[in-house]
Amino acid sequence: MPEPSKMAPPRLATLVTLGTAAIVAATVLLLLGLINHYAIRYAGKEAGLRLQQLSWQMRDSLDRVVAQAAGDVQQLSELQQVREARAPAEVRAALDSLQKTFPDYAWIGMADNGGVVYAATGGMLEGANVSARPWFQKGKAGLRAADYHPAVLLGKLLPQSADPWRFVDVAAPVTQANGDARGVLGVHLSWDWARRLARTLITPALREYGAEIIVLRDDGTVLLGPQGMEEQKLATASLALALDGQTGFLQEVWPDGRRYVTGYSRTGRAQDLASLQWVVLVRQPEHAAMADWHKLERRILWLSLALGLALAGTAAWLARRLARPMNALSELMEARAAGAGGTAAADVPVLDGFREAGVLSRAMRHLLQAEEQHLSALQTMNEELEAKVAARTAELEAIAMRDMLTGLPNRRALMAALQAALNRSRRTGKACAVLFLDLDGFKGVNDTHGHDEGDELLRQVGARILACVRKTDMVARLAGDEFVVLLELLAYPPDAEETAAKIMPLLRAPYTLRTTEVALSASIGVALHQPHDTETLEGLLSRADHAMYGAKRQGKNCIALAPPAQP
Ligand SMILES: Nc1nc2c(ncn2[C@@H]2O[C@H](COP(=O)(O)OP(=O)(O)OP(=O)(O)O)[C@@H](O)[C@H]2O)c(=O)[nH]1
Repeated sequence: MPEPSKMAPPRLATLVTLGTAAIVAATVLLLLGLINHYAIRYAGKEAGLRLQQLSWQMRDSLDRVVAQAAGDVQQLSELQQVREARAPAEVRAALDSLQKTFPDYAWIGMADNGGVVYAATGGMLEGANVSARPWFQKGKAGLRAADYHPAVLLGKLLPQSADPWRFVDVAAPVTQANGDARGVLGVHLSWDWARRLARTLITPALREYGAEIIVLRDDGTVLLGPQGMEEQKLATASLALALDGQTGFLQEVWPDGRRYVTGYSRTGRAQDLASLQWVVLVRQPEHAAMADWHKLERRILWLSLALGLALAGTAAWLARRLARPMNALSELMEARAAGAGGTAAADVPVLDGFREAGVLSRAMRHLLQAEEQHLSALQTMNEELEAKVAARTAELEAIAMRDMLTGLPNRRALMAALQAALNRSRRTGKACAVLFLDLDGFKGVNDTHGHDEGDELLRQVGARILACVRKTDMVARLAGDEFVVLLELLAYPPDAEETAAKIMPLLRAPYTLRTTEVALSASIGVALHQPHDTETLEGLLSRADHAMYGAKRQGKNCIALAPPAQP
């Protein structure tokens, strides 16, 4: 059954390259995961803190300016020339000099107790009744700040500007030396200063990244903010938190549907009536706030990829270099295993690239050398064994065909020769003959002189018969004291009987054995085979045998002729 086909295991270089690439990929993914988890969160927090910081700066600046205005109004209201207010020109001079120190004081004026403007910077609104204005109302009670509002009376008097005039007011009562109220001193602080502040805090870089400052009143009205947002109402989570007295930052969705990071804080103090309580929000689109970090993230990704490719490439190169000697060895071994031949121990290179390769190649060399020696020894042994087997086989075959005692061909050899003789007779048209010869009284020799002497006698009988036939004739020993002579190519058939007659006296001559001398005769049956006879070799042999028994019956020591073969 064929073996189920298995996928060849991958090469070392492939494994190292894939392994390194996988490790690098996993590292890059892990790195990006960590960046996302920590760095981006950190970046969000950083951006939030930055915006919160900005909202604090804006808050502090707003507070500082309102406080400064309050301080200025306080000082002004305590000036002698203001408290006594003997002439509007005197008061106006003091007001004008303060306005010069801070041009954002768009208007400074003093109204008498009835709310009629007594003196004002540039003489504006002097004589006008401002008793209904909130600053006047508040200022009567003490040092007060009045919230942002559009210009009502001054709008037309002040020079035209890009933005409509908006003010924040600070007012304080003016009291005469005797403690009587003299009126109210008020400052209209142009809202421009707040816009300038916002512009100063939002640097061009921050503006580019979409950072914006928004100042709101408690009811959510935007006092300062991007185009189109001012004086609109807004509701955000950051506003609610700031109104709750908290400060901080958060990521939230604004009414425009976009996500922003928003820093929030609140100006003023509830118990300080000379301060103003607003909410300061500083927002930045989330994607812009995180832009630098996303840029960094992409940079890390590309760098990691480049590093990964470089590492995988290096690993592949290194792995190929390390695996090269191993590949050379394994190819050699594969070629040898595939029976390509020609791979001898000497062909195995000694590799010195690195220690393990050297050890392996030397070990392989020794192994092949040992295997070669072993194979060579085995081959020699095999050849010797084959030679021995061949010799032994030849020897056995020759045993198989010879009589051990006399060295003459045995029955087997005779039968083979007889068949060949019959064939030859038919072919050549010449007769052949079988002389069947049995010693007379041989048993007596055995009995009298022993078996060894009997053997010796048999050997000498064989030799004597052999001596009186032609070289081409065959003398075989069948068994015991029976011998057969095969005569071939008889030109004259009676030659067979003559040969038998020639043998008879030779066999009768005394035999000198080892210990004694004996004499005996033989009885011979002669069977002639004519070329046209169809008898078998057994038939021929049997006729000779019967003839020999006939001679025995006739009294032994004689020759008997077998009748011709039956057709
Ligand atoms: N020494 C010796 N004796 C053998 C061998 N093979 C057979 N014999 C003996 O040869 C004798 C042959 O018997 P026979 O031919 O009946 O004896 P024989 O005395 O020759 O009788 P006739 O043929 O009737 O004269 C037997 O006693 C066998 O034991 C042999 O290899 N060596």
